Parts: sequence; C-alpha cells; structure tokens
Amino acid sequence: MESEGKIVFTEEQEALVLKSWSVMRKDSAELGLKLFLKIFEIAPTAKKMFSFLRDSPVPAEQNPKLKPHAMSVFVMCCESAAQLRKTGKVTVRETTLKRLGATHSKYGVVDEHFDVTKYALLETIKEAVPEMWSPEMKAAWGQAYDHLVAAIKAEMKPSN
Ligand code: HEM
Repeated sequence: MESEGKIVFTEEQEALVLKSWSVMRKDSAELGLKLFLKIFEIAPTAKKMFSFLRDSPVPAEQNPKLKPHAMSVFVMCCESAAQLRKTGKVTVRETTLKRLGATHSKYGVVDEHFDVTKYALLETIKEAVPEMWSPEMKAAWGQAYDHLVAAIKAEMKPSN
C-alpha cells in the first residue's frame, strides 16, 4: 500500500516477517538450499548464471556457496520489512544497492528471475512454518521482497 509516496507497512506486518524468520533461521542452511532448488526447478537456466555452479563439478544441491546467497535474500527481506515500517521506504545503503544492481546486471538477472524467486521464497516459507502461514504473512513477505527488489532494479543498467 502506498500513500503520498510513502509505503504503508505496519508493525503487524513487520512482526509477521520477523517472527517467521526467527523460527526459520534455525534451519537456514536447509531452507536456503530448498529455496534455490525450487528456483532451478522452475527456471533451470538460472543455474548457469551462478559462476560457482557453472564452474563446479559439485552438483548444485551439494554446493555450499548457494547458502550465503539464499541467506542474503531472507535477511535483506527482513531488514527491508523493518525499514519499510520505520521510514516507509527501503533504506539499504546507497553503496550496497549500487553493488547489488551492478552484480545482478552483470550476471544477467532479469525480471522473470526476480518473479520466480518471489514465488519460490513464499512457497519455501509456507512449507517451513505451516502453522504460522496466513494470507497476511504472505502479503507481508511479498511486499518486503517487492520493495527491496524495486530498489535493486533501480540500480541495474537499462540494458537489462
Ligand atoms: C532480494 C533479492 C536478492 C538479493 C537480496 C540478492 C543478493 C545478492 C548478493 C548479496 C550477492 C553477492 C554479490 C554482491 O553483494 O554484489 C548476489 C549475487 C548474485 N545473485 Fe543475487 N540477490 C537477489 C536476487 C537474485 C535473483 C532473483 C537471482 C537470479 C535467480 C540472483 C542471482 C545472483 C547471481 C547470479 C549472483 C552472482 C553469483 C556469483 O558470484 O556467481 N540474485 N546476490
């Protein structure tokens, strides 16, 4: 929801994101892997973008380098939720956003990848905390992700 340029993200929405993450973080290695296996199942070509997967003889599901990227997605969505609630916008440092924009441009990440990742992220959370899952929780994570991704995309080159 948006009003006068500021996004309305409530304390309840922030709490929904943070309480589910506080449960999920205990299994973050497994969840991170699950998230990316879902992404690759839907969009197999996405695997080729990751240099450490492309150049490695180790199968993706055993590659330890997938975890840090998945953690970044989860953790930055949580941070985005807190920032949206406090200030009505994503306030990731300018230098970090510029770097993320440049990296994702360089590796050929396009809108569809962000869409697939959103779907896979919400499915992963739903399966991880079925007892907490609700339409409100889905919307809260979805908004935190969408606004974070919009901020990253704003720093991506127009050629992508
Ligand atoms: C909220 C969404 C996302 C966040 C927060 C995120 C975060 C990051 C971070 C922190 C890095 C490490 C490099 C750097 O700091 O510049 C990275 C690299 C990368 N990300 Fe993402 N990412 C997101 C979404 C995606 C999506 C949707 C894809 C494609 C499916 C993707 C593909 C990549 C690739 C290919 C790299 C480079 C990996 C390599 O070194 O080979 N990212 N991302």
